Amino acid sequence: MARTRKSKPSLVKNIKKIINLDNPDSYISEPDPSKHELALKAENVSVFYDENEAIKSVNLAFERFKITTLIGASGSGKSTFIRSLNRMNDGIARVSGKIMYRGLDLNSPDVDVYEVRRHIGMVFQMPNPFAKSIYNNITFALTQRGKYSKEQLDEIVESSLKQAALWDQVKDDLNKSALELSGGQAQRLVIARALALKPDILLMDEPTSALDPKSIMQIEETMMELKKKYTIIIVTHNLQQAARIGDYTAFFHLGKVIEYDLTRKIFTRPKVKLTDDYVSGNFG
Ligand SMILES: Nc1ncnc2c1ncn2[C@@H]1O[C@H](COP(=O)(O)OP(=O)(O)OP(=O)(O)O)[C@@H](O)[C@H]1O
Repeated sequence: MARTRKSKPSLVKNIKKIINLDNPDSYISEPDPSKHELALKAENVSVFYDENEAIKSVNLAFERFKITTLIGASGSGKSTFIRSLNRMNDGIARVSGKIMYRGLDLNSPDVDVYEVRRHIGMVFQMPNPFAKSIYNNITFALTQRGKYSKEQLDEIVESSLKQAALWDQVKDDLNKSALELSGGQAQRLVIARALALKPDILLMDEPTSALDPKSIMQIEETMMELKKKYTIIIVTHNLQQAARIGDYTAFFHLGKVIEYDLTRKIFTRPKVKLTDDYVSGNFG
């Protein structure tokens, strides 16, 4: 039987597609909102420190109950970007674009910044417990804004510490100063403090870079548990960590997102050469 020659043009087209994808300047594969629930979406976000545009029109959608890792060389803009997601750049930098959360633009000036940070908590690189007891570290923000009974506060302290996997170590020492905790314990306390406000999303800016290897592994295990209830966005310099815990990974370079995809794709078959160079350790 004579063969049709129909398949040829489409083959050529496919090869062209592959060639084009071989070395694109950028490649963004965001979760499809019709199939995956989004927790947060950055739309055309740019951040300026005076004239310096540190973040340039970034678009990223974050899937709910997943861990998204932000990677890139020093100075690529990861911290600047993550801080824009819960208005931590207010008074420091000018942020344009939209941060969409439950249909609301959190970057709008009339949004209550306290409420933003209650829904979107933040954990920093250096554990920063308050110079207060373990118990009061957790209840402090709550009691500033609302009225809670002792029983309610006790319950919140216990459940927050349990979620941060610190309860068993401190349950008999809740009145001890938080400043006496080890680095790893203090970072867990800070995580518990953020959880006490019942957030949806946890932003973490290099949360384990000041910790010893054992504490790093413990916090990673805790994060894998936490993602059952929270959406996590984390900046990390530790590529093994990004590969271990990330569901999605965004690679930043000079203020832009060069590639955004499933973490396993970023680390095994990135589409952009620059991403490949970075994850292969050729720069950064
Ligand atoms: N408070 C600030 N004032 C002025 N410029 C800043 C400020 N913070 C960051 N920048 C600038 O913004 C750019 C991005 O810095 P940023 O700290 O966001 O990068 P990064 O990827 O998080 O780096 P690192 O991994 O070293 O923390 C850099 O050029 C930096 O100098």
